[in-house]
Amino acid sequence: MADIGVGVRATGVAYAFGRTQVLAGVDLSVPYGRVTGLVGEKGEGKTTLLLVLATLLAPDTGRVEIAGVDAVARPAEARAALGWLPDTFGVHDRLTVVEYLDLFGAAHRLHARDVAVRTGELLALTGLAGQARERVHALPRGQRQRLGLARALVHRPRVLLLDEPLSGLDSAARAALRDLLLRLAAEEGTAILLSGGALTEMAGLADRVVLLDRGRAVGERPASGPFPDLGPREVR
Ligand SMILES: Nc1ncnc2c1ncn2[C@@H]1O[C@H](COP(=O)(O)OP(=O)(O)OP(=O)(O)O)[C@@H](O)[C@H]1O
Repeated sequence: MADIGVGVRATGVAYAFGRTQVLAGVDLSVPYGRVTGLVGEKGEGKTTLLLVLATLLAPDTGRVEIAGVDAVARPAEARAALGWLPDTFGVHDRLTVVEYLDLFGAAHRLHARDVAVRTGELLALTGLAGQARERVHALPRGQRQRLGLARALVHRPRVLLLDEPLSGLDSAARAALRDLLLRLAAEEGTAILLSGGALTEMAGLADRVVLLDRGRAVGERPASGPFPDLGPREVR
């Protein structure tokens, strides 16, 4: 049965690239109004899991629900409810920030008059109003990440999936992005899942942290406590 209490519910998700079994039965839930962190060593499959949740890879087995929609059976419907920020994304060099967001508004089939309104809202939300006429390729990385986030939010998704959004940012840019994500969760009730290589990235941001280890999600816990079931294993 569809679960409408959580934005994302993955059950028994498995995925292999050829003979490499990357995900081996992942169970995970991402509640609304909360920031959930996904951590794990390099190559543990964080990106692969996010791609499956974002409907960009179909799992070999298992179930994914996005906002109560069976994302494997009805990916287009699931996509309408989710925003996705990949670890790297192309920008259209010659566009300005405002043109870039207008383009994605149109791509999401917003009505022409709503595109400008939504772009204005997103510029205000992400603190990019001052950069509206700047060319996208010239933005520093922190502003570019906020633009990527604005793009992911164009259609007001209830679920937000972000792949290592904090990596490569300086501390001021990290703080700005953290604040933005916390506000989205608290004020809009968005279910947010973000990956990061290090547990320390999640401090002060994620309410809950899920560790991906050997193809499974283990040790789901509040961000401030230890992973009790891991024994002596070190988590960065
Ligand atoms: N297209 C692909 N073809 C074959 N193997 C792949 C492919 N993409 C990823 N892999 C392998 O799958 C495993 C998981 O990769 P993934 O990128 O999901 O890990 P990750 O936890 O996100 O790592 P990182 O922290 O480096 O981003 C790795 O062993 C990787 O080499």
